[in-house]
Amino acid sequence: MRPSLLKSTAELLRRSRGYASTANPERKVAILGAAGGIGQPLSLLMKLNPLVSSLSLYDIAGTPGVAADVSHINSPALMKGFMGDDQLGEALEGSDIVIIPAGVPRKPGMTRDDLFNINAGIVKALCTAIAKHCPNALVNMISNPVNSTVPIAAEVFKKAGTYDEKKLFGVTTLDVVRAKTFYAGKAGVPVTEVNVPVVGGHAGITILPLFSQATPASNSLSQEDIEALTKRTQDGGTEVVEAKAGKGSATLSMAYAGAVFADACLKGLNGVPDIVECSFVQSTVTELPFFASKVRLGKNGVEEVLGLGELNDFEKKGLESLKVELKSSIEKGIKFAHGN
Ligand SMILES: NC(=O)c1ccc[n+]([C@@H]2O[C@H](COP(=O)([O-])OP(=O)(O)OC[C@H]3O[C@@H](n4cnc5c(N)ncnc54)[C@H](O)[C@@H]3O)[C@@H](O)[C@H]2O)c1
Ligand SMILES: O=C(O)C[C@H](O)C(=O)O
Repeated sequence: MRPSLLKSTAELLRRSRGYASTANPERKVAILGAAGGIGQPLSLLMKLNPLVSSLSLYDIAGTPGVAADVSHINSPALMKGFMGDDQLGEALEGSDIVIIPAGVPRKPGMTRDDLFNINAGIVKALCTAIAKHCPNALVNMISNPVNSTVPIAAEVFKKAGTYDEKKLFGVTTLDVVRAKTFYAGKAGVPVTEVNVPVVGGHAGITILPLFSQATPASNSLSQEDIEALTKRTQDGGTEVVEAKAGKGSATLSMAYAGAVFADACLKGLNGVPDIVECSFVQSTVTELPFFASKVRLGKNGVEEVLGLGELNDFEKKGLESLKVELKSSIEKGIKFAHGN
């Protein structure tokens, strides 16, 4: 093939995948908690994303080093590190997307809710700053417990008068990443071709993978296999926490999942059609005010919250069981936001 033809074919391919180099607007992404276990690899992955033109790394310490390190990579995104309260405003100013992996991770024996006392305050302070400095940004919440930190963020934004339910996301992509990997392994299908919706929330039984809707469908899996896959997906975080034996929770797979979700948000903002990911958002899919399900992403964030589709009896039972815990975690977040 002639070099000129090769070049235009490559450009066409890039465009068809939503990475057109010339047509895309400037996009600023800020990562809060960028020097942490998730923050560092996530910074690396966002620096590699061709849709990012400016990357702002914020943490209470260590960000200048991370920013200097990542800035040497050969990709267009301009990098800057910000450290401490005084620099938070500048870090956020003009952001299109703010990703929040700030806060403490679990140790063996802890639940995600055990992180509430520390992380709720961190998230509240960071969201107060977002409302002030970049009220129109999409906010991708990674900090646990997601089932409570997302409602906290919503209340902070409501109080500031900046809440837009289309722009607040609990990042549950890691549950989908795990469900895909576990399903592909068991069903013997290539993981790159697999899709599995995961609904509900992001803790224990509130994580509900819908393997009846997995594609490609598999008829080799027994009900026992499906129940084991469901349990493994629900306990995926704990599996990593125990394997790390006190050195934290998932960081690398979470950075991957966070980058996948942020990339989907960027494509949505840029007008790429049919971008659908699962996320924990304000919802009317059930009677709960927040719920994770498939969401179509667009130029303003959430374009459409998609329904659950048809559930089998096992999934229906799982859905009913998760509601009590999820409701209480949501209410805990709302109460905290009002009480402090
Ligand atoms: N949503 C998910 O699927 C998912 C997956 C994995 C981990 N997590 C959660 O992500 C969070 C971070 O995990 P980690 O392993 O990166 O932890 P970590 O301790 O390695 O890093 C957290 C970072 O947050 C920073 N930080 C603390 N207070 C801050 C503040 N006020 N402003 C800015 N930065 C602040 C710390 O300095 C640290 O660098 C935890 O709450 C963890 O439970 C969520
Ligand atoms: O399990 C954790 O505490 C971290 C995260 O929520 C995960 O699912 O890996």
